[in-house]
Amino acid sequence: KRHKFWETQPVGQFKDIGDSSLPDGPIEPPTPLSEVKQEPYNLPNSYEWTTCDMSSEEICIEVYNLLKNNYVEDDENLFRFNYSKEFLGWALRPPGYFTSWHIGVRAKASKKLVAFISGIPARIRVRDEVVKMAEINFLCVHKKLRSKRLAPVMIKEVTRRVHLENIWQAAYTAGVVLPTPITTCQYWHRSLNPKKLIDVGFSRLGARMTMSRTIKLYKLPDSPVTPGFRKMERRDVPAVTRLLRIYLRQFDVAPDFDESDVEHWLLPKESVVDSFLVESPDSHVITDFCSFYTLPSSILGNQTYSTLKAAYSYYNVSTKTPLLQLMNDALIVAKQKDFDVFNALDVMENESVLKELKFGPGDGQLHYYLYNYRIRHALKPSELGLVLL
Ligand SMILES: COc1cccc(CC(=N)NC(=O)c2cccnc2OC2CCNCC2)c1
Repeated sequence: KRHKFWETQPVGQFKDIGDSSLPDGPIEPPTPLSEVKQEPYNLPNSYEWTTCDMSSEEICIEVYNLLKNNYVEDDENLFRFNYSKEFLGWALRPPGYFTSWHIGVRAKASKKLVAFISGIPARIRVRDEVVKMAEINFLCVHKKLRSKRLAPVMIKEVTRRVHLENIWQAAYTAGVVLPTPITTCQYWHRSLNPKKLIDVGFSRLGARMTMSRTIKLYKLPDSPVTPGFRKMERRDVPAVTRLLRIYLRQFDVAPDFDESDVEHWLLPKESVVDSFLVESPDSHVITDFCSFYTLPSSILGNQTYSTLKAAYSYYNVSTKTPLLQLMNDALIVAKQKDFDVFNALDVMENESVLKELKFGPGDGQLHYYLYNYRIRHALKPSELGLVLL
């Protein structure tokens, strides 16, 4: 398949697969900052760049509405991600963020926001190297402007602005195959509200299954079963950071979280991210951790329901409580919080518990990519310890 744009970029090329003369690591060396293009790339005439200050409620609403109406849909175009404003403000402003990496495109005449792309700084370990990267996300072009080749120029512009901050690598995911995935994950879903999921066409009634039998199949206890299972609090940040850093060491690619990262990414935030831990009742040692983020989807064209309330598995660590029981408690609290479905990728150790927790395989795949960093041998999903929003 021709990838006109990606064949010009420093990414693993399909033609290089298996060429073990190429070393792992950066594909191109950094450019001296004085040689980085100082001015923005050219857009088609009637469009202009805009930097989106996500601390402005008004700008947040513009980005929210662009994504709500034009961002990723499932393969059958039944659902579209509907990230909340609060979620976007959180996702785009972690410690050390750059407003200049929150890039919009406006129509000059109407000043309407018609496209967006974002980057945030992240320290990602690849095997035994911690690399400063940009995590690229929320690339969105208005439905009416598709195939105007806006995406390549937006990707070049965010790359240019990342280079200006002396960062030369990036990480991103996509539902489509591009040169060249470092791994390809399956996604899985666990029904929490099976009746609604069937009514909206997310799930189908199993063969030889009645609705009441299906509701019973997915029923969960009213509260978590693990003694000492509780919501994470700010005072837990040091202990959770230690637990998570040790746990993530086993994966080939994983975030290098410090306490300020954990405080931002994992402290519970209403309708954005939920996190829980297990504190041993007698020793008060924190032995386990689980978390999920809130990403609703708009239900396109259903008379009864407009929104699918979905939880997405985030980071989980089990050192004492079996992962199966820990994740089941996560399902229980997600059901308590009225989520309709709990989604997970087969990354980290998830694959080992998904089937037993009654997850069903989704109908798509999520591919992970690194920019300007070669990993000759693709990873298995179980070797990946990175979850992007
Ligand atoms: C249910 O509503 C949907 C609305 C749009 C797309 C999809 C299918 C899909 N593409 N799902 C995922 O990418 C996915 C499935 C399980 C876990 N994380 C996921 O994606 C995350 C991570 C990448 N950025 C989007 C959210 C589903």
